[in-house]
Amino acid sequence: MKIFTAEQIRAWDQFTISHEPVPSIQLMERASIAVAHWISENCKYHRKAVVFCGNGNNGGDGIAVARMLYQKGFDVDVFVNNLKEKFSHDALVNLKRLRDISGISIKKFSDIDDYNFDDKTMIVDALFGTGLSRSLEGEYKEVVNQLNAKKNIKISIDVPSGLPTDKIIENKDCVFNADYTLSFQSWKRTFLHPEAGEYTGKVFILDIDLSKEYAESVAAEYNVIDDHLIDSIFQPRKEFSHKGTYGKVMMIAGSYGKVGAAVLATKSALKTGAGLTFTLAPECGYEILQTSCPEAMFFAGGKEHIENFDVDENMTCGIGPGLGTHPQTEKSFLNFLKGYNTPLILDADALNMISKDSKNLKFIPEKSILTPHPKEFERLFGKTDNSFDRLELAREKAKELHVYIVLKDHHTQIINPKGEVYYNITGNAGLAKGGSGDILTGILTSLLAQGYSEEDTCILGVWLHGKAADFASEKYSKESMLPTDVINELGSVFKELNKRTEKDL
Ligand SMILES: NC(=O)C1=CN([C@@H]2O[C@H](COP(=O)(O)OP(=O)(O)OC[C@H]3O[C@@H](n4cnc5c(N)ncnc54)[C@H](OP(=O)(O)O)[C@@H]3O)[C@@H](O)[C@H]2O)[C@H](O)CC1
Ligand SMILES: [K+]
Repeated sequence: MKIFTAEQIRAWDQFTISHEPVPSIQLMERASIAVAHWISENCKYHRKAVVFCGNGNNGGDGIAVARMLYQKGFDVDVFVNNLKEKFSHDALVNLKRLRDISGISIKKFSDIDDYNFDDKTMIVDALFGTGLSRSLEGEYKEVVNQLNAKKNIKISIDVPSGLPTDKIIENKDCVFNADYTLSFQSWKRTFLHPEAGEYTGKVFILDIDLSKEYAESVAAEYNVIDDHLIDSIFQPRKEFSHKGTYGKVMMIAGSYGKVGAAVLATKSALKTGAGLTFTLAPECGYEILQTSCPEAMFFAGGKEHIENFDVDENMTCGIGPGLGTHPQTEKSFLNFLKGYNTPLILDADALNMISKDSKNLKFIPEKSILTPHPKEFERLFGKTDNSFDRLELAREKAKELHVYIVLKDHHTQIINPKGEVYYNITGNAGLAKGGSGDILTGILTSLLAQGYSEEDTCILGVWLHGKAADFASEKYSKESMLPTDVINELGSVFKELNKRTEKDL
């Protein structure tokens, strides 16, 4: 799914209005029906809605939603800033319709203090949407701060008011703090960055049937990985195939005290479906690996740390989990890197060793996949002020080095050598534990070995990792789920993917 800027969204709106064609007021009605439907389907306990409306079209949506919720049996009140202020044309049409309904009272912001926000009341925010042009000030700032202080459930229409759509938030002290954001048609970039995460709550994207022609024809540099993209990438296993069909994985991982990382990476490579899996690890890991991963074959690369990277070019190598940065490991790894020309998966200590000298970057084979977390990224490429700047630096570096960068984050970003970005939306905070990255390395190495392109490997691999984590958190909770549970859920994800490829009779 493409991510459009606020400006492109406005153009998308206009394109739909003129090409469908549909009057703009009808499009507002469509958007509002989607919101009112979502609320009435999901809010069973909260039967009273208090809707805060601005003067633009976001406010217009809010006013229309108020009418619809009232018609669905909710108690509804509407707050506007100033009835004498200029409303957008469509907001005004909806305001007139609302005035015909005697059961809804229209109040002023200054009435908030006397209003009864009982525990059955939900607060609906329709102050500003994609038209926000500056930080909130004055009465708007005050009302947002007053509402944020309430314990009631809070729902934002399209965008939490005060949050920009496609640039980093500058003024954090006046943004509506939503529990749920019901956004129209596509993701907004800010929702996917950690700086804004605390304002959106859970995001639901509502389909309001904006023009498909526009969405297909307009280029976007930023995308969200959705089921449609995953289904176009995933290849079910062929019946007449053998282990040679699914490639050879070489996990290069582990050192004394960190053999567990090699186990996790190896297990996930196996569980992702590689034909043959080998692990190059120090001898101290021999019994551990042979016992915990009997399906994999062991190569000794040293005693307590790897000091011999002797690898065949027909293997797909994933390097880094638990490797350590012993000088002998480093020397041998950098020598190997200088002489190896096939794409690699590089993670953790492999990245840390490369980052010791920026000259090492040029030894990374083209089309390799680098999987840094923010700290590793900083060591490799330098410090940035925020996650937006970090992503732009990653785009520059991916283009310059001709590599794929998997920037691990709450919504991991995949950057291809053209600088295009794919945000992942599977996964959860249960992955914020040691070992989660080792699993991702195993998954990616396995997919690349099986013949997926580098780009498809990144997209499918990151999505799989997050989806398995979502299944694990449902079973065990975000707190208790372990990386091992994530590996064990890979099977359930593949079952679901296979089911989606079956043709119905
Ligand atoms: N395609 C869709 O997704 C649809 C979206 N709809 C809804 O429309 C809004 C966008 O509506 P728009 O009127 O463009 O913008 P807003 O309602 O967000 O706000 C615009 C007005 O607010 C003023 N403004 C902006 N920032 C501030 C501020 N900090 N303080 C005070 N006033 C502010 C702005 O004034 P300017 O001075 O900037 O000109 C405007 O007057 C979208 O989010 C959806 O909810 C459609 O209903 C359906 C299709
Ligand atoms: K809003």
